[in-house]
Amino acid sequence: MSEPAVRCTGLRHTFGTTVAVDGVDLAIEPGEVFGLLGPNGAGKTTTIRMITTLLPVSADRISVFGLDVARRRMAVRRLIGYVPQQLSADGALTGRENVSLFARLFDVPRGQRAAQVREALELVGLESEADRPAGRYSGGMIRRLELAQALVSSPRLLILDEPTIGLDPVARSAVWERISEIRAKTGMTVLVTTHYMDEAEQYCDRVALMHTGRIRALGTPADLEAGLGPESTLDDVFRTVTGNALDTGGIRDVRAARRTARRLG
Ligand SMILES: Nc1ncnc2c1ncn2[C@@H]1O[C@H](COP(=O)(O)OP(=O)(O)OP(=O)(O)O)[C@@H](O)[C@H]1O
Repeated sequence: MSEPAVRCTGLRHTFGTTVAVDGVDLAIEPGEVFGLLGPNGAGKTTTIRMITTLLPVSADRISVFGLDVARRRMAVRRLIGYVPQQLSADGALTGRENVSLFARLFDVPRGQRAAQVREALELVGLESEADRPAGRYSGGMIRRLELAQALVSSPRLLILDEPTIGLDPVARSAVWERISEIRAKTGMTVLVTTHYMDEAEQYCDRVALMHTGRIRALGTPADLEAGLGPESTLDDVFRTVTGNALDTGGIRDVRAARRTARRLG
């Protein structure tokens, strides 16, 4: 059998006395769209920051396509494309220049750069807007530009932290449709965090429901819902396994969404 794209074993992380991640075990199969779901503060970002090598991790806790993240940091980084929650596009540069910058950062060979930049812009549907300054893009277009930045090095694993936060419903579905198309065209594995259960239900092959640093349920949305009973939604599953925890994200959710919305203009 092939190695999982990501395997976490007894993963844990503390910030002072706060236990952010508290014994996470999971395996993500190559080629799947895997959703890490939970309210603000559940531990999702901390988990992916460890997978992406941005936070320290002990040996034998995380592997990416069989490589141990603690021992093979640089090799793991070359396999990953990462779109963080904080926006990273430069409004003064055109879309194409923004993606070219990432191609240089990720050492895409000079002779292949122009073609890979064009291909990444095509994958996210921005080829006709590529030579306009990113500062004039809508919020949804900025998100798609950031996807192109992460795709330009042809990663095997694409990691997206709350890719649709702060976007309107039309822009949210446009971002998700691009993610589905990219997976279909490239066979890439996608790990995505979100607290929008309806989006995960529609677009993820499997989901892990996370709360207070732990995974409380894991499976396909359909299996998790069927386990609870007819007409159940992922929201219902989440409320059942956590005891109404979705409400705890409240004010921080709203603040985070507003902050992002302001940045997106
Ligand atoms: N740099 C930090 N210093 C101290 N505590 C932190 C830090 N980053 C996260 N935490 C705490 O760790 C816990 C998990 O946070 P984390 O950001 O991983 O959650 P999350 O599910 O990604 O939520 P969000 O969507 O708000 O980022 C929270 O209690 C949070 O306050």
